[in-house]
Amino acid sequence: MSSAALDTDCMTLVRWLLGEQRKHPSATGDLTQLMTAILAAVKAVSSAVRKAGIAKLYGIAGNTNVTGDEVKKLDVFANDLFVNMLRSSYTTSLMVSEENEHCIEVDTEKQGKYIVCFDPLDGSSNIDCLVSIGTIFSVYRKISDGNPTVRDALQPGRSIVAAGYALYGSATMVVLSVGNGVNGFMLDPAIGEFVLTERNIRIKPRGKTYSINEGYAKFWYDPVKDYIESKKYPKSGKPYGARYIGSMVADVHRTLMYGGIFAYPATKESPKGKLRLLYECNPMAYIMEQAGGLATTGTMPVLDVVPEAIHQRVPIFMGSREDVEEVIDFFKKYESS
Ligand SMILES: O=P(O)(O)OC[C@H]1O[C@](O)(COP(=O)(O)O)[C@@H](O)[C@@H]1O
Ligand SMILES: [Mg+2]
Ligand SMILES: [Mg+2]
Repeated sequence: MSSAALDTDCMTLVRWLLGEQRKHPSATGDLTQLMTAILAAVKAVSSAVRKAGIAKLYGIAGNTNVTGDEVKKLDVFANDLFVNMLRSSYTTSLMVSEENEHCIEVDTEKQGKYIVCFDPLDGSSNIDCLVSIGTIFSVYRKISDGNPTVRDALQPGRSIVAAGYALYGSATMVVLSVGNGVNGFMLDPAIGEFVLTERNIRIKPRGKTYSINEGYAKFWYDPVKDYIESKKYPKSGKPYGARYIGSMVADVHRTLMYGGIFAYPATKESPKGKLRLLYECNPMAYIMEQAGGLATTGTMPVLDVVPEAIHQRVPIFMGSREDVEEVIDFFKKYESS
């Protein structure tokens, strides 16, 4: 490779964050420090997902490796990494993880001003067949005085300070917002850095694709049934295409980049849907809104839902603004009839 192909002034994620920090004279640098912890965990997960060090990680999705040693499942491995990195970052007081029943409180002497909610590995059913998976996270400010309590974790998505996801796809990318738009940073494995490659991501106002698990159509409520029907058999124009990977991060990332709608609705079997508010729906809804899209439960913006429990589920429809508005109209039609 010629040296001309190497960028000697590349915008790494940390450099970008330092620039953002400078825009706020009162900023302490804690958020940058927190993100550094998250990025270290993302890099380690990315390496594990790509089965680097294959002998050590073989069997990582099971219980034993080739030598018969106990091997942690990949989602437990990822969880341990996120918990340990954040705990030792001196920026976080309390964590909520999909993998832990209760909030995780950081030792008093290591506590910082932030609360972090995360799904360390999302799309776990796709791990064993090498389909894309991801990590989702959101950061809040601690609101209570003294020791953190669960109340700090039960803030609506509107109070998010920063949120994003890592997609372990054909490449590893971190998509991040700190409240002024969305940027995408690709992991350059040659230098081990996340480099800004997608500046100011904006979602198209309307897409051509819907993304939903259609296998559950039997259990859908009428607004969802009618909406999907209208995409498949439009009165005019072309029908929408269908795409469903079954990994929220991958499905939402595609929706963000190409436009359209991703949905995990309530069904008669799961009246609250499947996806979790704190560490799946809220961070993704925040990214969507920051990119000019929308995210609704069908009847209200996801970010306005006031959480009651840390593992609470909500139905979700998110993506291009006009597509989501159409879904909301279908819900309104049934509400008023
Ligand atoms: O198989 P289903 O019911 O369509 O569910 C798919 C959804 O479940 C999830 O895998 C849930 O996340 P976990 O893998 O973290 O449990 C999402 O990534 C995905 O959108
Ligand atoms: Mg998940
Ligand atoms: Mg998970």
